[in-house]
Amino acid sequence: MTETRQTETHGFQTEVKQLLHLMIHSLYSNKEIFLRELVSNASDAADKLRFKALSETNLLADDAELYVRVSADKDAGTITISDNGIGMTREDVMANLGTIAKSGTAEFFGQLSGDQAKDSQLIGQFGVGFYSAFIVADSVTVRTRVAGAAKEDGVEWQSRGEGEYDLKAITKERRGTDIILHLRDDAEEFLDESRLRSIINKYSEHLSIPVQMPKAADDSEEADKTESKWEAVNSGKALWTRDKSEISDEEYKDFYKSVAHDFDEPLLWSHNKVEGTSEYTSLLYVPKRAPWDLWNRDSQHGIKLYVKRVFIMDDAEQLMPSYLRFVRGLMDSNDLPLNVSREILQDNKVTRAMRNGSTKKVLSMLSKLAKDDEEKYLEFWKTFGAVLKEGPAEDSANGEKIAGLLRFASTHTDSAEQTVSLDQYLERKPEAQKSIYYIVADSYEAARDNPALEIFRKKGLEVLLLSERIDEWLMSHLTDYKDVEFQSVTRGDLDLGDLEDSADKEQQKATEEAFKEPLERFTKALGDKVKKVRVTHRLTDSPACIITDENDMSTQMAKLMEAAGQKVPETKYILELNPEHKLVQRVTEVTDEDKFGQWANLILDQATLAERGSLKDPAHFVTRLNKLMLELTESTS
Ligand SMILES: Nc1ncnc2c1ncn2[C@@H]1O[C@H](COP(=O)(O)OP(=O)(O)OP(=O)(O)O)[C@@H](O)[C@H]1O
Repeated sequence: MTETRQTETHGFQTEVKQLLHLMIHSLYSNKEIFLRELVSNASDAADKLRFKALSETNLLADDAELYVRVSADKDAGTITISDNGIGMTREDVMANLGTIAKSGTAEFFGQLSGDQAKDSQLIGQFGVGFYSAFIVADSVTVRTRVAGAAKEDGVEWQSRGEGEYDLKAITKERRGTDIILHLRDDAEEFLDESRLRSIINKYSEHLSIPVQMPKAADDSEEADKTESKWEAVNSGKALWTRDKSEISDEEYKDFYKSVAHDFDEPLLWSHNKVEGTSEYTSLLYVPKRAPWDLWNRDSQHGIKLYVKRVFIMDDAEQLMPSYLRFVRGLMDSNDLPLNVSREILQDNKVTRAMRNGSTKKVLSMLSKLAKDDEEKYLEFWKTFGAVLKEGPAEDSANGEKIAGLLRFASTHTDSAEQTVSLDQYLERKPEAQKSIYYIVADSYEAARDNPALEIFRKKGLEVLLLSERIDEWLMSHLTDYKDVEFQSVTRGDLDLGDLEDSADKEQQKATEEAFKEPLERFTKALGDKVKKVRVTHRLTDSPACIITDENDMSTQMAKLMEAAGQKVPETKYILELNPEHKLVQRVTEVTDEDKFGQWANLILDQATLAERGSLKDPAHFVTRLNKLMLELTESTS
């Protein structure tokens, strides 16, 4: 029947060639995934047609029972996966089966290390999709006809996966797509139908489209394949519509692997039927590993939207806030119209209710994990903590819940590992302590060694040590936790309140009084380089530190904005001096005002270096330092 016409040869996009090469060499121990990928594509194609046919009823024509069929031909050494779904036009075929259209593909290739084990994980996360056919096949033929097109408008794509593919127009009797795999010698195991059946069983049980295989032939050798009847391998009942108590952990895990295209099992999941003002079912998973493009702003949100069991769209970003973008799974609404579009979703009461409900669900699932299994929670935190930190800014309504999930490095544990929760902090803090103390710096070491921490260490007060890029942003949106305020140790006045006894306070007053004159000299020498010079209450071992005034922009925030190319108003710091420190005492003994000025500037620059990690005019600092060092060596020689 097939009428062949002229064949054209096209080259694959370079990335496709790379991906094919990598896949064949890295995924040979995980061969069976090709079937999961191709059956899931076929089922998606059927889902898409079902959706489109809602508005274009003639699309289904006389072929309304949607199916996916898988069969093997031992003699020919082929497996065929067919569907009567939406099909592809010639343009679709060229775009989908000749290029990789995912955003961030270049970054993905940049991450590959050449280590096969690691790379195979990455490829798994990237999503191998259609190209996985080449793990088992040395030649693949795709025959397709888009729904609604005439029989003569079919397309055949054929490739050996070696850099090019052939394209030709064909006549195809049935709508949809056939994928014919010519198996490699080392993949012949898949010609065994019982093997195929068990793999399909594992991955397609949840699909709402029936996946069919030829009925086992009866004993008569003559059983004619063309006459064979088909039978469904799966129940065709979508997993999430079943009762929780009937679904095994294994089924949940297998379902996850196929919706999330992940090789790994999920870390945890939650399956809920919500009834009441809005009715929907959600099945949400937290993966174990981060997707390769977690940090890509355009990366897909992993929530599929169904309406009354009909698949509507992938990547329904309205259903999950961005700080939970690592969550995978689906939501099935009973209230939305079947013809719902992304625009409708955007400002919709039903969507909002689903989003609020699912957000709460994910947060409480994480809180429960944190309570029940700390080790597993910390594993989650290591992978996704930095994303969750976007939460308080994006979702202030759930701010306290999110804050309860945060984990920090702290002076208490003295380790860069982020393991301390705010609840643990509050439990440990003395009654008289009125704030949660924290510091944000460029690195864990810079935070840990910042001189502003000295008094806290001396008094045994815990300080949270933050050093990720997002942290300043996070802290600017966290004002308090369980009614205890956050207080940066490098910002504003330090008032330890009841943590200081009256003797401490008197002593401070006396020191301030005695240091009045030197303070004035410092203030004069530094002029408008500083906002103010004052006696410190925070230092015990260092001579000086700089502090940001309460209402000024913090150093880290200024750096963040500078890095983003924004103009940042110049911040003047408050210089705090430690009159107990030998260096400060010696400098105040210098009577020559010019020399005193040199020293005062050096102390300011040093303190600025410790806090900011850089100076506006480093050359000037070096000249001054050299000059003073020279004088010192001259006086000692
Ligand atoms: N059986 C099919 N029928 C119709 N279109 C298909 C079929 N198989 C693949 N396609 C089209 O080819 C595209 C690419 O498929 P591929 O499996 O490589 O990626 P994907 O399914 O988009 O992504 P992923 O598999 O990572 O989720 C699909 O998005 C779909 O548009």
